[in-house]
Amino acid sequence: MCAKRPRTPPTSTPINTNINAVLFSLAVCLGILFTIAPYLAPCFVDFLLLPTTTTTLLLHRASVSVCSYRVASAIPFARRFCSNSKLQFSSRAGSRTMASGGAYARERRVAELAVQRAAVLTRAVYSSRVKGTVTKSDASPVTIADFGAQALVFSALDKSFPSDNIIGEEDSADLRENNDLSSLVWDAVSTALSASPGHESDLGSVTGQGQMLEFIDKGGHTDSATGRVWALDPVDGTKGFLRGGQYAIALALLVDGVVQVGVLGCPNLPGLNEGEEGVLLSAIRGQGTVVKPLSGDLDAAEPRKTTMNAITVASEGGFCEGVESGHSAHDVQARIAGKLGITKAPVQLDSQAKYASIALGRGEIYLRLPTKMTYEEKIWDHAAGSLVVGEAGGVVADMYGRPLDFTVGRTLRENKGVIAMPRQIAEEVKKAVLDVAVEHYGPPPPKSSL
Ligand SMILES: Nc1ncnc2c1ncn2[C@@H]1O[C@H](COP(=O)(O)O)[C@@H](O)[C@H]1OP(=O)(O)O
Ligand SMILES: [Mg+2]
Repeated sequence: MCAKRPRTPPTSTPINTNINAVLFSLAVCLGILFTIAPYLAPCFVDFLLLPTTTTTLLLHRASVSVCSYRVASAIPFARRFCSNSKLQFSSRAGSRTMASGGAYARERRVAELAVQRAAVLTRAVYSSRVKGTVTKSDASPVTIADFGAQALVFSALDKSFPSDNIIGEEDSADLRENNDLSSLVWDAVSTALSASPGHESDLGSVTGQGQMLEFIDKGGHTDSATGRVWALDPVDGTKGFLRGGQYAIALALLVDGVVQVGVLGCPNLPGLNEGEEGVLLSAIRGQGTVVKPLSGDLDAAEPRKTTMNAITVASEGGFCEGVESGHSAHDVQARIAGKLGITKAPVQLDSQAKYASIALGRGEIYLRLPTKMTYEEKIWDHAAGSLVVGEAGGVVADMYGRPLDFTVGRTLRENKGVIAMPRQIAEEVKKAVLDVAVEHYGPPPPKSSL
């Protein structure tokens, strides 16, 4: 697993940096002019009239110190001015990329392309008889598709954002012990690379089996709270993938523990047009959620804005839940649905395809109540999906109504359970869930003692 990596250098282009610098200087001058003007008057009086008297000396000193205070306060003024004008400055986490589409446009584009390329691989493995399934130490399955997709996405992150940190679900330990499996993964990676040429300047390539293993191991970062950190689930819902159900490729960028970009590729969800399969959803904080077909030229595809169904009472809606009864408590979810007056049968879907579905308005509520209180949800299972729903007009919280806390490492240990719903019914749903959760699991544990 990789060690902590250096802080991210600015990723903006030199042109943007220069424009920012000029505008910033202008704003500083403006700030100085407006804020010190009233204080210059005493200095003039002082100079013209009685330069030697004690009174004017005091006046003079006061003017000078007020002026220096005002000059200092002109800097934050300029920062605020520029940030209101959507200009970016280096933050604690390194600067955001500005492209024609706004902040994080480059991150979103690279993430979309990387997820699309990974989907070429997962689709090939999905329809192949050989999946190379092995069971991990936590008894969950992993396949050629999980390893291969992780290698492809990490090669893209390494190429485009080499200083960013990465948290990924998989590592290469099983492959290093099993050369046959490793060769199968390499076959899948090299086939996917030949099947999806182009964009090498953004996505890079994987030159051999050794480099593939190195890429797979780039996801061992543990600090989710500091700087720029990508979180990837290369095949979310591996059980669904193996069963022929839904799965998702989920990639998110966290900056100082806040999800800023989320991309979900869902190869098995119905597409946007008749007969099409697969959707690619992406969200940037503050900019909404958009959807494109998962296949085809992403740069040419017109992003379609998507919003959740804005129902005003929960009983008008339906809810979705996972297929696996070991991953969420179907009985508790049914109780909550009953309490909300929901009469529709639950829609069961594997993976973050549930977040995608409700963000597309193909359902309203997502309930994920724990089967055991000791389970800690993983950040790669929720980072991308929660932003995609949040930016489509939804609210995501835990079963006690607390916002998801992505700052505490590779898991969401400060949260229990996950719920998502349209903003309009958030309070109603949160209350019903809280009532049932307290009854069933007990009161919310205090923070940091979970
Ligand atoms: N006991 C559990 N409770 C909640 N989620 C779980 C549990 N065990 C595994 N998972 C995770 O559920 C996710 C799939 O969600 P869903 O059931 O909604 O499709 C997987 O990422 C899986 O993680 P993992 O990949 O580590 O097994
Ligand atoms: Mg997962």
